[in-house]
Amino acid sequence: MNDITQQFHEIPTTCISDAMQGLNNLHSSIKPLKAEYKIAGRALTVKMPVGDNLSVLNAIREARPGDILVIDAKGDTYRAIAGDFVVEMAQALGIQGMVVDGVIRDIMGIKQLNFPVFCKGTTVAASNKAGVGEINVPISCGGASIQPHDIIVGDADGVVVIPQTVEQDILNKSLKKMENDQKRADSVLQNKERIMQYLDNMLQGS
Ligand SMILES: O=C([O-])CC(=O)C(=O)O
Repeated sequence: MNDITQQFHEIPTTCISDAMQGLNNLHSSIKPLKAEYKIAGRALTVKMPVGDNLSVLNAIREARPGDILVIDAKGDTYRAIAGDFVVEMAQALGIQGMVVDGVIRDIMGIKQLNFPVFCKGTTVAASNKAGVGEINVPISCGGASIQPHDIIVGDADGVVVIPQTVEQDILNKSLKKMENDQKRADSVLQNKERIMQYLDNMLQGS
C-alpha cells in the first residue's frame, strides 16, 4: 500500500462517501463476505462478458501486489466469477482483494482463506473460459464509473471509488468529516439534555 491508500485505509467508507456527496459508491448489494474486511488500494479493472471469467485469470496474471481487482460482471448472479481455487491464486500472488458486481462460489473455502471479496453473493455455476474480456480499461461496476488505478475503499458498509484526479482533495475532506463526526458525537452524546439541545437546534425553522 502506498501512502495515500494507507491513509484511506484508516477512514470509514461512510466518511469518504460523505466527502463525495454519496456520488461514487458502488451499489449497496455489493458487500464483504465478512464484516471485518477492510481494503484500500488501486483498482486493476476487469471488463468481462456475462459468465466468462478468462479475463479475471488474465488480471490475476498481470496484477501487482496490493492491487484490488474490480470486476465489471454486468450484475450477473448465475455464474461465479471465481471459486476458492481462483481466489487462492489471487491471494498467493499478493492481490489485496476483489470487488465484483456479480457472485462467487465455494463460499466456505473463500471465507477460510480470509481473502477480502466484496460481491453480491454466492452461486453454484462456474464461468466459461472462452476468452473475451479486457483488463485495465474504464469500467462500470455497481453503478459507478471506475478508471484503472482509481482508489477503491471497502468495509462493512460497502465500497467507494475515489477518482485519481481528486484523490488528495477527497482525502482531506474525508479526514475533516471524520474529525467533525467525532467532535459532534463527543459533544452531543454526553447526556439527554445535550441530545435534546442538538435536536432542537436541528429542528429549528424546519
Ligand atoms: O475455476 C473457476 O472458474 C471457478 C472455480 O471453481 C474455482 O475457482 O475454484
